[in-house]
Amino acid sequence: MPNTCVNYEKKCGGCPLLALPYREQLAQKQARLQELLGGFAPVKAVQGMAEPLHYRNKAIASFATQRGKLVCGLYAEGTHRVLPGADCLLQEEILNKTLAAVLDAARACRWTAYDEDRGIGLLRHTVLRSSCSGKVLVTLVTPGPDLPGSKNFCTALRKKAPWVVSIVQNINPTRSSAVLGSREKTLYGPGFVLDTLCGTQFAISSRSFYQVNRTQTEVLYKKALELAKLTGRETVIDAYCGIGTIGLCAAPLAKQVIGVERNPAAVKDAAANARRNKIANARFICADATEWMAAAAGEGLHPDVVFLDPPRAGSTPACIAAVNKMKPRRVVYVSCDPETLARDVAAFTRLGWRPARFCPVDLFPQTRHVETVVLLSKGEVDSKKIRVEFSLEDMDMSEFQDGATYTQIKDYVLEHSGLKVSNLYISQIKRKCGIEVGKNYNLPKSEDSRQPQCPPEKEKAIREAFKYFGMI
Ligand SMILES: C[S@@+](CC[C@H](N)C(=O)[O-])C[C@H]1O[C@@H](n2cnc3c(N)ncnc32)[C@H](O)[C@@H]1O
Repeated sequence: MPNTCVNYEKKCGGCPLLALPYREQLAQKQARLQELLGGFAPVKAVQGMAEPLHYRNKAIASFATQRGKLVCGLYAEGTHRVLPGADCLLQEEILNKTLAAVLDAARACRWTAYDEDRGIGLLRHTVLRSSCSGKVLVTLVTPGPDLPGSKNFCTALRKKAPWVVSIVQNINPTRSSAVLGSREKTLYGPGFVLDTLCGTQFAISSRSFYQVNRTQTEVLYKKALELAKLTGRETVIDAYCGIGTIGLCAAPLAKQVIGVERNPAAVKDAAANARRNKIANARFICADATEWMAAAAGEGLHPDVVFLDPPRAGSTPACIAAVNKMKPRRVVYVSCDPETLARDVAAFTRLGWRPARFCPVDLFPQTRHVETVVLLSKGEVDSKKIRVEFSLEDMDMSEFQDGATYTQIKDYVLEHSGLKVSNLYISQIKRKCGIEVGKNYNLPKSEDSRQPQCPPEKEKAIREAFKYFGMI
C-alpha cells in the first residue's frame, strides 16, 4: 500500500521515513544500531510492527486563523505554520476523528486561535490521548484561565465524539515553545483516560509521559521484565519511572518497587495507578533520578534490579556511578536513543559491567527513532576466555543455586541489623541449617587450628537473611 499523507507532502516532519518501505526502514535502523552498539555486544533484529501505521495514541495539534477561519493541525517542520487537517497516518484513527470534532465544536463556540505575536485569542493547542478501549482525553491549551462557553464546548464535543471521556483546560501563558503549562482545570469527566498495559491499568493525564505506541510498548516491557528475571524476592528500582508503568508491571513479580521520577504530575499518577491496581509493594518518589540515586547509594541501599528508562538525553555519569555503588545483580536499561545508550553503556563497561545482547523494538515506525532494551550485569564472563583450575570441594556451590550470594547475604545483614558478617560465619550457619556448602569450604585446614565461631546475634541476623532469600 503506498503511504500517502497530506501532512507528509507538506512536510510536517513527523514521519520522515514514510516513503521508504517498512522493511527498509527496519534495515536502516538495524544498521545504525549495529554501528553504535555492535562493538559492545550482539544486536538482535529490530522487532517491527505488523501494521506500522496509525499506532500513535497521542496527538498534538495547534490552532490558527487562516482566511478568517479557525483551523487546527500539525505545524510545518521547524515553523509555527499550521497545516490544517486531521488525517495523520501515524495517529490512531480515533484521534484523527476526535481532532475534527474538536475543531467543529470550537468553531460552534466561535472561539478564536491565539495569536502569538499580538497576544490575543483563546486557543493555542489541543492534546489528545487515547486508550486501548477507544476512549479519548481532550486537553485544550489556552493562554489564560478564561474560556467562555466551555460547558457548551463540552456538550457539542461529546455529541460529535461520545468516546471523549474527559476534557481538560491547560493554561499556558508562557511564550516558550512548550505545549503545556503547569495549571489545569478539568471541564468534563475525571481528567484522565484509562489504558491497560501488560494487564495493568494506568490513568494517563495530559502532562504525564506515556509511551505513544501501546502494542510495541507491551513487547518492550515483556522483554525488560524477562531480562530482570524477577522471582518475587527482589527490591527493584524503577528510575525515570514516569507514571510507574515498568515498576507497576514488575511489582507483582518482586518484593518491593521504588519508582523515581521528577515530574510531580506523573508521580501522583503513579501512586494512584498503584492504588487502582491494588499494588501495595510499590512507592514513588518525586526527585531528580541522579540526586536520589546518589543519596540512596550513599545510605547503603542495595536493590537487586535497577530499571533505567531515561529520556533521550540518557542518564548521567553520577547516576551510573550511584547504580554501580548500589551493586544490583541486574540493570535493565531501556533507551529511546541509541547514541546516548552507547555513551551510557560505555560508562557502565568502564565500571566493570557487561551488556548482554541489545534487543531493539520499533516503537516509532515511519520515523528514525527506535527503542532498545539491554541487560547489564557484572561478573558474567565468557567461559571460553578463562581457564581456571579448582576443586568443587573447596567451593560453596549453593552460590550457583537458587538463594543468595555471600555478598547479598552480607549486604542484607548489614542493612537490616547493622552487623558485619564474614563468609566464614555465613558458611557455619549454612551448615547448621542444612544448606549445602562445599565439603571443605571454609573449614579449618588442620584439626588443631581454631576458628572463630559465629556469635549468637550474628547467627540470628544471618538466619533472617536466609529466610528473606527463601533459603530456609
Ligand atoms: C522515557 S520516559 C520513561 C517513563 C516510563 N519508564 C515509561 O516507560 O513510561 C523518561 C521519564 O523520565 C523523566 N525524567 C526526565 N529527566 C529526569 C530526571 N532527571 N530525574 C527523574 N526523572 C526524569 C521524564 O519525566 C519521563 O517521565
